[in-house]
Amino acid sequence: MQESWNGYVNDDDRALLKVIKFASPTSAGADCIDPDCTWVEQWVHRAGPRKQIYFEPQYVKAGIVTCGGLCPGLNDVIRQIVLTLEKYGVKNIVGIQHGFRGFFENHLGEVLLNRHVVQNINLAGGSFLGVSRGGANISDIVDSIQARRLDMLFVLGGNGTHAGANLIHEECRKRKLKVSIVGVPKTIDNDILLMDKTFGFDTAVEAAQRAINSAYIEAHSAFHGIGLVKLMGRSSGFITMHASLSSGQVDICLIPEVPFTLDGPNGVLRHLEHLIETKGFALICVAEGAGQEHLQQSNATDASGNTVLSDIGVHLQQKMKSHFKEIGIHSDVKYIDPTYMVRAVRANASDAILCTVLGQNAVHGAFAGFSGITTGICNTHNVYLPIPEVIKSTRLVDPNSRMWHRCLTSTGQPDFH
Ligand SMILES: Nc1ncnc2c1ncn2[C@@H]1O[C@H](COP(=O)(O)OP(=O)(O)OP(=O)(O)O)[C@@H](O)[C@H]1O
Ligand SMILES: O=P(O)(O)OC[C@H]1O[C@](O)(CO)[C@@H](O)[C@@H]1O
Ligand SMILES: [Mg+2]
Repeated sequence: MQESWNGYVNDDDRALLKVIKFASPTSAGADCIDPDCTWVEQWVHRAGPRKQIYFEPQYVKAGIVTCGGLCPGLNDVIRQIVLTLEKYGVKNIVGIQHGFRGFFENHLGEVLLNRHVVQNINLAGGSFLGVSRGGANISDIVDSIQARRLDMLFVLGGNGTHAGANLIHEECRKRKLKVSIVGVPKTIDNDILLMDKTFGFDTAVEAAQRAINSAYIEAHSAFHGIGLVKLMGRSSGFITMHASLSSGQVDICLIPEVPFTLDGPNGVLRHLEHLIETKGFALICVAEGAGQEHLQQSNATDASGNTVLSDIGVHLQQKMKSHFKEIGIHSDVKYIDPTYMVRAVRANASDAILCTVLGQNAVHGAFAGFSGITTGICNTHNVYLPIPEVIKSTRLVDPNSRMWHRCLTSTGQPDFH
């Protein structure tokens, strides 16, 4: 190799975690480490290939598993992990089917993966390996990792999956197994801490435009039309906020982080009356987790323990219809729920690039000897982060952030209090 080749990332390379020095905690969107907002430097490991690697590629067996819900780009990440592992010289690569369940549901065999098998999988949405919720018995999973003789496990999933991955990592350490557990954050909701964005998010925002545009056309063409679109986001309103900003046509954007009243002089319904009076139609975009306080809670959970939400879209639709009927003003409400149409699509161009970078860096991280880490973009730089740091809480839209204020400027909506 030529002498001037500088392709390796130095083990001591670091990226700065926070790049804005906020003068005051009251500055818009201030994200301070100390209460008085003094400048604290926090450095994180730079992602990428190391000169010294901690596994002998020809003896490595690597596994890949995709957990939780679907997200555009899963197949792109799987593909890049396989291509990169092969580039290192790894020959034994397997896919675990249907999330953590694949470790112990006996009929779910390992899928042998190589360059040829994964060549075209990025052309379709979904997960080539299948996904699932629930079934994370850590001790059984680690037994299975031992029985399969895995040296590396790449775990693609959201907050819940990463909590599981970290427990797997800790259990492996306890058993003194030299297994590298590396996460790749997969969450269409963009709700993982410390990262600029997660893969699939951009695609979801783009896919949501079709629904918003249809709702706009329906509302605009109807007499006193009201278009309503419900988008994903259990606790975080990022998709709804960005989709509303991107569309530019949305009059009311409702997210879980910002409570709102429906009735009364400052409520959503009064503002809708105003919109119908002044422009003749209205467009609302609501996140699935918004306004849950207005609904009866069921206490039901899914297989992973996530709360099953009540349907804010249906509730809003009914409230709007009955409100306009009560006040004797004609309205024509059109409700669109594009939930799975937004999620079950292939990654767009920018997400495909992000997935490529993340998949490659996950493999570099494992060969660098890391475990219990995940990989993402911080301030446009690619880094490795300890899993516990990114799952301390769910990343939420800050109602004091510039982005939420920009969204309010764009919609022109008042404070619904
Ligand atoms: N706290 C936890 N500890 C260990 N395992 C967990 C935990 N929470 C969830 N899991 C497991 O992780 C897997 C995925 O969890 P979950 O269904 O919550 O999806 P997720 O990774 O959060 O992704 P999504 O963004 O789609 O919700 C499931 O198999 C679940 O059992
Ligand atoms: O119906 P499923 O597959 O459980 O997934 C729905 C959930 O997945 C998420 O997209 C998170 O991945 C949530 O926004 C949504 O509530
Ligand atoms: Mg989750």
